[in-house]
Amino acid sequence: MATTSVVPANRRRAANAAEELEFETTEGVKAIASFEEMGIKDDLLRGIYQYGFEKPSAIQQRAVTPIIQGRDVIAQAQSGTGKTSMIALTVCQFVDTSKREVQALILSPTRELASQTEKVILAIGDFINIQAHACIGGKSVGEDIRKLEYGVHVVSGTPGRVCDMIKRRTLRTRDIKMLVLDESDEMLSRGFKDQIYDVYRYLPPDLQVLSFLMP
Ligand SMILES: Nc1ncnc2c1ncn2[C@@H]1O[C@H](COP(=O)(O)OP(=O)(O)OP(=O)(O)O)[C@@H](O)[C@H]1O
Repeated sequence: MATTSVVPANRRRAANAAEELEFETTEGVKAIASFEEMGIKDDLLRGIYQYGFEKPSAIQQRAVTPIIQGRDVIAQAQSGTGKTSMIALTVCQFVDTSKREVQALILSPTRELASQTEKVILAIGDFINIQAHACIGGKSVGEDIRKLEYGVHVVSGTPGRVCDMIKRRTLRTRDIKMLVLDESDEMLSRGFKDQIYDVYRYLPPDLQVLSFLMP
C-alpha cells in the first residue's frame, strides 16, 4: 500500500503555491516530474497533451507511478489538485482496450462527480478508443443496460445504481481488476458503506484498490 498526502503547510497562505505545500508519502515514493517518465502508453500521452496537461500536478507526480505499478494506493489532496484527472489517466493506462469487458470500476458519492470522471476518461482516452459509461441514479436504466451489453472498459458510477446493475447481471464483474473509491470519506459519511461492501463482494479477489480523499 502506498500513501500520498498533499496538504498546505499553512492553511492561511495561498493553497496553490507549490512551495508552501507539505508532502507526506510512504517511504520510497518519488515525485516524477514528467508524464513521459511515468511509462504512460504513447497514445494516452497524446490524449493527455491534447487535453492541455503539460506536466503532472503534485499529487499526480507522487501517486501515478505506484498506481501504474499495481500497488493499492490511498491519496489525499485538496479539491482542485488533479485527483479526478489522475483517476482518468491511470484507468486509461490500466485497461486493455482490445478486450471489451469492464476492467475498472470507479465509485463516487455524487452523480455529478461520476459523470465528470466519465467525461475526463473519454477525453484523455480519445486516442486509445476507450469506452466508458456513467452508471448513475436518475438516468434511464434502459440506457445503462444497452451501453453495458454493448460493452465498455470502464464504469464510473454511484454505489446504488452500480450495485443494482451488478445484481441484474448487466454489469459483469468477472474482469474487474481495479476498484477506485473517489471521495471515499464522503461516500462513507453519506451512508454508502453497505452498498460499497455489497459491490465489493461481487468483485474478483485479485483486485487493485485506490482510495482518494480530501484532507
Ligand atoms: N497535470 C495537470 N495539468 C494542468 N491542469 C490540470 C492537471 N491536472 C488537473 N488539471 C486541471 O485542474 C483542475 C482540477 O483538476 P481535477 O478536477 O482533476 O482535480 P480534483 O482534485 O479532482 O478536484 P475537484 O475535487 O474539484 O474535482 C481541472 O480543471 C483539471 O483539468
